[in-house]
Amino acid sequence: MKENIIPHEYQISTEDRRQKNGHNSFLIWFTGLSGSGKSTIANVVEQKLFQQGIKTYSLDGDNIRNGINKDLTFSPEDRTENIRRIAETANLMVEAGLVVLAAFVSPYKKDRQNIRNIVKDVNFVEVYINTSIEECERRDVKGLYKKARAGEIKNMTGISAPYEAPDNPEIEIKTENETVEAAAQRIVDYIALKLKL
Ligand SMILES: Nc1ncnc2c1ncn2[C@@H]1O[C@H](COP(=O)(O)OS(=O)(=O)O)[C@@H](OP(=O)(O)O)[C@H]1O
Ligand SMILES: Nc1ncnc2c1ncn2[C@@H]1O[C@H](COP(=O)(O)OP(=O)(O)O)[C@@H](O)[C@H]1O
Repeated sequence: MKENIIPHEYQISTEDRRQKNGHNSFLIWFTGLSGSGKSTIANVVEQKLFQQGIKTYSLDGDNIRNGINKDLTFSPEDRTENIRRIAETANLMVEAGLVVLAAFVSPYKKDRQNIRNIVKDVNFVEVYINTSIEECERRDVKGLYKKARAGEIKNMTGISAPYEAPDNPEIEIKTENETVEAAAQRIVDYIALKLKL
């Protein structure tokens, strides 16, 4: 806690908000290489939860790196700051009673551990979208791998910057062996108990 910053005590607690919504709130964090399938799977999970009447919100590169984090690059230091700000933002949303889905490359173990610390272990579900770099490069959804191979993009994760795979993610999806629908359903099934008050 910073000196001379005294936290305000809210009259309406996170618990009150969860009760009102009729479900728990927590963060589902998707990590994996660019093109691994994070956004595709997260979108289907959110649709399924939304249809069940769960209050959700998604954070992804487009609404973050073009907005609050538009000052950040892909250097290791900026990626760390990117993830820290997203984690703090997600934490506010979890406190507001939402199930938050976040899809970011988040290549560093220490940064993902920091998210766990910020939102607290019990509110954190780490989903590792495990797709080989060869497959991501074959998909090359945004043409970034081609540019990276041509030397037009520096620090491309998986090519010229590291990706540190999680050791013990709550869920691991191997997209080369599992369909989008099956993966999304497995995640929804996993969190069913967690949603209950
Ligand atoms: N150098 C480099 N390395 C990795 N990714 C790159 C890079 N440059 C641009 N992009 C595009 O930016 C998206 C990743 O942004 P993130 O905020 O998720 O990255 S990080 O968590 O801070 O590492 C990532 O989006 P996704 O494909 O959705 O993962 C890429 O499209
Ligand atoms: N089993 C699968 N799971 C997720 N995506 C898949 C799968 N099989 C093929 N894909 C394709 O891979 C691409 C993944 O892109 P995207 O979801 O944008 O990845 P990311 O958000 O990780 O960058 C999409 O074009 C998607 O249709």
